[in-house]
Amino acid sequence: MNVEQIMQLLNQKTNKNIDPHSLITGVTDDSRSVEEGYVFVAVRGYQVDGHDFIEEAIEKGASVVVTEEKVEHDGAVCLQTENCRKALGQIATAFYGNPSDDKIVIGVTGTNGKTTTSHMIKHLCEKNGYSCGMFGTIDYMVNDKVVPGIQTTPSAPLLQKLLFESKDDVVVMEVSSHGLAQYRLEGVKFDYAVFTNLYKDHLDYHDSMESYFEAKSKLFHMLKPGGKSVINTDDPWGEKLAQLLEGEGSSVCKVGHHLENEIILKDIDTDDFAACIHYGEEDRKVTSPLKGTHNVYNTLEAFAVGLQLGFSFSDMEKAMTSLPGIRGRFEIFEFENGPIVVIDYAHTADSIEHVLDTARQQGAASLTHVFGFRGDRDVSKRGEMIGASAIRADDYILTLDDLNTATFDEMVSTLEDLQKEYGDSSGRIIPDRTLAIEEAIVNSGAGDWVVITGKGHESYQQHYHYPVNSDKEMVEDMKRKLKSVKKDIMA
Ligand SMILES: CC(=O)N[C@H]1[C@@H](OP(=O)(O)OP(=O)(O)OC[C@H]2O[C@@H](n3ccc(=O)[nH]c3=O)[C@H](O)[C@@H]2O)O[C@H](CO)[C@@H](O)[C@@H]1O[C@H](C)C(=O)N[C@@H](C)C(=O)N[C@H](CCC(=O)O)C(=O)O
Ligand SMILES: Nc1ncnc2c1ncn2[C@@H]1O[C@H](COP(=O)(O)OP(=O)(O)OP(=O)(O)O)[C@@H](O)[C@H]1O
Repeated sequence: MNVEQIMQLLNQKTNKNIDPHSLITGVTDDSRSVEEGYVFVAVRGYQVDGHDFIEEAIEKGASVVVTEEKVEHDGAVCLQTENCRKALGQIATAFYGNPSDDKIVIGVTGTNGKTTTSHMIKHLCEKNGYSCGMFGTIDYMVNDKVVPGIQTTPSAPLLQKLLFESKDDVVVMEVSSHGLAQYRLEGVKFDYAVFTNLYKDHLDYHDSMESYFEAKSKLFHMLKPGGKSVINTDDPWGEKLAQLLEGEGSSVCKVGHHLENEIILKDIDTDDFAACIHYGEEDRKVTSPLKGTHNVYNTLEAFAVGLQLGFSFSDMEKAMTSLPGIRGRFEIFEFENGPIVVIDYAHTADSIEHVLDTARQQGAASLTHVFGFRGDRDVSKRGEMIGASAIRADDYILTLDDLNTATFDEMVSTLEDLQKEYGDSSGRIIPDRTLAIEEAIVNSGAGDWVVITGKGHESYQQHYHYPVNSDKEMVEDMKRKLKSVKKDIMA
């Protein structure tokens, strides 16, 4: 790519005496990663303004800077545009040669279920002979290798680079509302776009559910010609989205109870989490490889994508039986003569409801729930999360999650206030997460369940009483300890 092509892309001219054919070597919005010959795009952020780093970027060798305000500099070609985040996506897409054109690209969006559904789609693709990359919350997988990432949806330059490097037949990506709102997906064209559900979350970022919905719905307007949406119409926002898209003449595969749907969900058997569905001319049974009615929906949407790709029901049913568990998604640990412990990534009221209901459906005699809230993150959902827990669990322990910029004392006092306002007598506060988990497990016996939510697969951000790095390490440590105590008693 050369300077002239960038100017054409942004519809810009320059009077400067430059060589329009001089080659661009990279594109970034971060002055710290600029190298000789790069395009630096100045993004106005929530913390700082990228325009303040133009000088630094040029010193490091940027040959083009793209800005939202008029900038003159002898050291680089300065191009002005209306929206730098959008321009960043456009330039990155062109720099890497529109890589989404060369493969089957599947985007999965919604408040909950993106990671789970994406893993299921990847598994179905692989069992049907396709290689499949995946970008999401847990990690990015490209050509069967793990690439570390910090965001569910990578920045536009990284996303386009990963697509370019991927030799996979299919790439399935989780699409976050932040990613859509910030144009990280600008230039990506999707073959299939999947909608799971929309619940109260991220309202610290989006002003209202309507604007959260609008951000999510952008994905369904980024389809390739002939592309198709897969939508859960049992979710009211999903139903609204399907109506909107059909009104625009877009092709939609609807999944849910409505009788006109392509995949009609007739019933869910909560003993084995199997859906009785009607598809084509036939009734069929689709069993979720993961527990929970929410996972039945994830399974059905993954099947719906598989059907669009031409996979047969019987192949998919067989494939699902070998789905490996997904880290931190209803991950089960059984204690010998002790409780069943579940680690789950639930961090909204609805997902807490689903996870606790699933534990009950599995026959939990007594149910203890351990959870907390992230510092700085959406505070509007916290009361409902406590309410959901108080109704369903026999007892709940409020504890710390990531503090982010909140202090320990601030978060403890927040927990106290929340408990007073929304909690009941079955709840208490144990700030140290490892001590809270220990307390829940030692006070539970055979047949009881302990559900720990919020962190899922993630590592701890701060240190706790026990020197472990995650809920999983803590639970496994407890398993070892309780086993050795039992051995000592028996000796
Ligand atoms: C809240 C949010 O979305 N923040 C994103 C936003 O950050 P920001 O606006 O605060 O950026 P900033 O720090 O002010 O910097 C502004 C610009 O100056 C540049 N800069 C900054 C410093 C410097 O020395 N030089 C320089 O050039 C930065 O590279 C940036 O382009 O723009 C940045 C650059 O595009 C993103 O990296 C950053 O994502 C941060 C890491 C993040 O954590 N985002 C989360 C909330 C997020 O996106 N989460 C969703 C998943 C949500 C979910 O479903 O759970 C995700 O897709 O991961
Ligand atoms: N279809 C669903 N409906 C409601 N809750 C769900 C659904 N699928 C999963 N969950 C709950 O949400 C949690 C997160 O699931 P998953 O990671 O698949 O979603 P996600 O959309 O990727 O979440 P995030 O955006 O936070 O990474 C699960 O651990 C489970 O508690």
